[in-house]
Amino acid sequence: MSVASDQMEEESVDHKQHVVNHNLTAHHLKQYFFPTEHVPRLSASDPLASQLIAEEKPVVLTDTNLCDTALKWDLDYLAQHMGAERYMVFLSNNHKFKYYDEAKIKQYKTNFVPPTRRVDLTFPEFVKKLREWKPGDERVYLQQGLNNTVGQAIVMDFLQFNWQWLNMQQNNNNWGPLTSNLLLVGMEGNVTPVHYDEQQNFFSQLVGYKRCILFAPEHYERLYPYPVYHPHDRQSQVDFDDPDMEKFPGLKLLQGMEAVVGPGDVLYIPMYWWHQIESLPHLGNTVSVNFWYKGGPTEKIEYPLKPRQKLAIMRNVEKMLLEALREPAEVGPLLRSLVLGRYT
Ligand SMILES: CCC[C@@H](CC(=O)O)C(=O)C(=O)O
Ligand SMILES: [Zn+2]
Repeated sequence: MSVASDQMEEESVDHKQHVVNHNLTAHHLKQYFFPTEHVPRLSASDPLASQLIAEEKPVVLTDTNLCDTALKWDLDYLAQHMGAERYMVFLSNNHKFKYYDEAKIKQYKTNFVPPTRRVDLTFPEFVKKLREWKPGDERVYLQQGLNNTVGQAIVMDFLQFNWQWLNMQQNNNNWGPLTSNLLLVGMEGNVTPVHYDEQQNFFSQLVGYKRCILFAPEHYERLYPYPVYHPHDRQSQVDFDDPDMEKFPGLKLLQGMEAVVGPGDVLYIPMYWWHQIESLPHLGNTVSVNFWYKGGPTEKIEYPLKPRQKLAIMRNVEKMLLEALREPAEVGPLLRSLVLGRYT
């Protein structure tokens, strides 16, 4: 290799090393229109880490050893051991993979054009598509719940996750049951746009690097979620790459937190917290596994209510009104009549 390309090689390694030092300096990461602070990176044994989880605040845990047996889950290993089953793969004409609820498309009268399409591929087919990708092709993102169709080696790796630590977290924080583990295998540059989930999430990064941007539930009024009955329920209507400040004036007040997670990191994404997750460009494909838990039962309701409890109330009001009115187009006008000149 010539000196120049050696130099390039050196720089690119430095560049990668520099970015992956979880250094969020702006010139490495796309600058958005909102300020962010760092999500704390702590040892799982740090009392502050336990406190943040108990307070439902985000934290990156650097030493849980949660999925050490899966740090080797690169494309070749997964292609070899994920069995011959077909897995859910989303295709997108751009870098965004915005989630939509297929079940809600039917009842949603207006014509809804899904932003991605779903195909079922064997893992080797997925890897081939990913490796043969060239600009202009559809991007791919495998998002598949880990179930008993995976190969024996994957089961063995899975069984050796740090379940003792997980079960302790689940019990200490009075969470509900573990509902699923989603295996996420993405191309560098893929983005899951900002949304919230109604579950607690330990997000385990195995291969490659993801930028995770989070906003507390109280930023609800600044992120303008779709109506609950919309297929994009729980997603923000705002396009972070082209924010419409006139239509969504609350964006000017938005402020978030962010972290770059790498192999071995576990990010706690509290239930109802907004998050956007990006596979960093130029740093290779990414593999993550998430651990979604139902929220725990609310023993005693304490006042003032938490923002996430008010979010749950707002969701219930929308559902109830739709149930009563039957017609989605009547929900807005009724709420306007209820509020304008009376509660404002
Ligand atoms: C379908 C779930 C995707 C994931 C984000 C990502 O890694 O792209 C996420 O949003 C979550 O784990 O909650
Ligand atoms: Zn999510």
